[in-house]
Amino acid sequence: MCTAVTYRTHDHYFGRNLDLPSSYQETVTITPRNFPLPFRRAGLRRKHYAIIGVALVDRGYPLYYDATNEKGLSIAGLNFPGNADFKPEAPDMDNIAPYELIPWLLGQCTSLDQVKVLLRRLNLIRLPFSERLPLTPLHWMISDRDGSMTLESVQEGLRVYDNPVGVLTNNPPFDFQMHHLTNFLNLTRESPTNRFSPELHLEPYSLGMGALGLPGDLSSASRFVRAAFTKLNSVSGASESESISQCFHILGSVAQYRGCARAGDDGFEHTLYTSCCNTDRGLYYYTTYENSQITCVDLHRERLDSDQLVVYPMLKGQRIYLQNGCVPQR
Ligand SMILES: C[C@H](CCC(=O)NCCS(=O)(=O)O)[C@H]1CC[C@H]2[C@@H]3[C@H](O)C[C@@H]4C[C@H](O)CC[C@]4(C)[C@H]3C[C@H](O)[C@]12C
Repeated sequence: MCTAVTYRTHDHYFGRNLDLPSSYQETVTITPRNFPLPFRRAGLRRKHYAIIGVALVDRGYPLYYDATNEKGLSIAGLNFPGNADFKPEAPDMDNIAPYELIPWLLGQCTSLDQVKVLLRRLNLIRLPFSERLPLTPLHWMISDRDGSMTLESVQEGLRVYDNPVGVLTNNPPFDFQMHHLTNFLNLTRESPTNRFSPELHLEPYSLGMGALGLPGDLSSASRFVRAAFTKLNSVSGASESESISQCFHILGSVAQYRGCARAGDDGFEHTLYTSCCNTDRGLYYYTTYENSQITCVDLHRERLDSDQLVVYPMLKGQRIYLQNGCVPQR
């Protein structure tokens, strides 16, 4: 399970939870402008925008899970099993493998308008990265500072949706998720008043009762509703610290704790990392399952005209501030 969200205060933020039973050894990866990006059916791109995000680097190629470019355009890939359908190659189309989509769009677009133009010729093809890393079923949220869209390649073809909520989870398809919100249109951040019956004296006994009925389970349909409610009702100051705190809290409302959702024989789904990127300033913040301290990597501190990938291992061990010099026991 996974969730992606956008958040906006003074700056714009794009974040995600990566939920899996175990890691692929992903890293915070910067692809500078002159790193040659080969596309299997669309040639070699020698110059492109610089990109920061989380990727598995395999055979020298950045396999991004989510990323933002130096212009603030962002994309996250989320599981979409049973619905994602990638196609055979087609003439007169841009034939792009799913693992190439993030660098292909972020390398050349600055906004959703530019993405929309490229999507008219896009054909996501059934081409795996390697035998060890086969095709995986994904759909994507793509955002700039003014909006978001959802991209799904399904049996009927490529579906491009405006995403006015700025949230994406997993199954079912996005049009269902949007319609499903209608079931919750009575939820409110305010204290509810009695509409049950004028014949009864009913009063709220607790704050938060306006959101009674907000689904608390871990399914992707429920996480979509919960993340949407939390995000759309979010209040925070506009400073960097207040903004990223709120963005991490929104994602915290749909985080997965190890043990609550079994993933077959692989173990239990849990949030391996949570990220929140300030897309205006290229600051990629993250926490991991065991390290609740926020770590930040700054795109603009790297040599962006270089041709070498820059890779930072994610800091995974818990970091505790020892306020009075205490020594935690093992
Ligand atoms: C599984 C990940 C998404 C997490 C998620 O949505 N979980 C939900 C599970 S469920 O539906 O609710 O069951 C996705 C996001 C990005 C994906 C990775 C990226 O696409 C990059 C490469 C692409 C290669 O083809 C496969 C390995 C891979 C390294 C992918 C492995 C896996 O599919 C990742 C890590």
